[in-house]
Amino acid sequence: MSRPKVYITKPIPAEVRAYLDQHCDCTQWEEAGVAPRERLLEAIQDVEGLLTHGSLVDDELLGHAPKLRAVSTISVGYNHFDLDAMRSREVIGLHTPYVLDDTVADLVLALMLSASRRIAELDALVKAGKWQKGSSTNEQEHFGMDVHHAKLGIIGMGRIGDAIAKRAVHGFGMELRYYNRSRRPEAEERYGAQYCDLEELLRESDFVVLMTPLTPKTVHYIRKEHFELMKPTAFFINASRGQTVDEAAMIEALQSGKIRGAGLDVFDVEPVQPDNPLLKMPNVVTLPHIGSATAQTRFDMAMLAARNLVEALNGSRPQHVVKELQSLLN
Ligand SMILES: NC(=O)C1=CN([C@@H]2O[C@H](COP(=O)(O)OP(=O)(O)OC[C@H]3O[C@@H](n4cnc5c(N)ncnc54)[C@H](OP(=O)(O)O)[C@@H]3O)[C@@H](O)[C@H]2O)C=CC1
Ligand SMILES: O=CC(=O)O
Repeated sequence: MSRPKVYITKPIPAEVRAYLDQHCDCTQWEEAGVAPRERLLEAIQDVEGLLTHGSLVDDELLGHAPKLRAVSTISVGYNHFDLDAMRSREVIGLHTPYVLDDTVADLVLALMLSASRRIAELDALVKAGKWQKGSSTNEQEHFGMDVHHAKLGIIGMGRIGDAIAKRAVHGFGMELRYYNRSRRPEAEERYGAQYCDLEELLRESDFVVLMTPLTPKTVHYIRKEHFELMKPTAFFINASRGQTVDEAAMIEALQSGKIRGAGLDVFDVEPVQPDNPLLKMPNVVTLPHIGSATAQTRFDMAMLAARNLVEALNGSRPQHVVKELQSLLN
């Protein structure tokens, strides 16, 4: 039987490549970063499978790959899939849920701690030689806000939200509210979490964590009116996608003191533009989209994405098809 042709859009670990080579005829973008669009479109004319990370899979791309049957992304988020285009051309989309939950949750707690205890800001102060005698013990200038026993609100209580809840409630004794479109009774039982509407969550929480996927319904999900509901002492944490927030409204809320600070792993434009006002704010912690970025977790994600692709191409029933395209398996 002929082996399916696969294109890999970015360098992957040698062990993952070796696994793919056992099952497929692979070609790979060998340079740093991700294959640029033009080169990608040229490379996929013959392929049945695509292993990717963030490359836009839209009608134009699918038109360049008439034999394509499956696209597997090395990420849990798949907002770069045009689901209608994939459905109409019967191309299966696969992603990597679960393997990154703990790693991303660790980072969210780090953002909460870093913003509220001013870790990045005060690290910069110490390194700049500005730590003056007596200031840390006698003055309020280095005071932060407690995370332990504070009120946490999670918007998007899914797989990663659950891992955040576990840390926050069992580790830090936080009081938890959450908002989803559907209730999660098991989370309510496990964490004593209270389901509430978005407005109540925003009004009551000391930390608001946004963890929804980016979908047509969640573009600018958190806007001006939402920041206006939040406490002036609250911290806003976003590790979902930059476009789930109206970034201009968030900047205004931070500048005007409507909220106290923010911890951000994601931005409207990535890499974030050097003139973005967020980069000048000492009360905002900024990270370069590193939620899942540990060596082990990125390896596990790449291996899972490779296995997903092989399953989809060899005719067995793949486990991690994105939910909107599962009907293609019937
Ligand atoms: N910063 C980083 O590096 C990373 C970012 N991410 C981002 O995190 C996202 C979440 O991942 P994961 O937890 O695995 O996903 P899940 O699908 O498990 O959870 C998402 C949750 O969001 C809720 N949700 C979806 N749409 C809405 C809506 N319109 N309003 C309110 N709630 C909504 C869902 O509940 P319901 O359907 O009931 O509303 C669900 O509970 C990813 O899609 C990705 O964008 C993920 C990994 C790393
Ligand atoms: O942002 C990362 C992801 O896995 O989604």
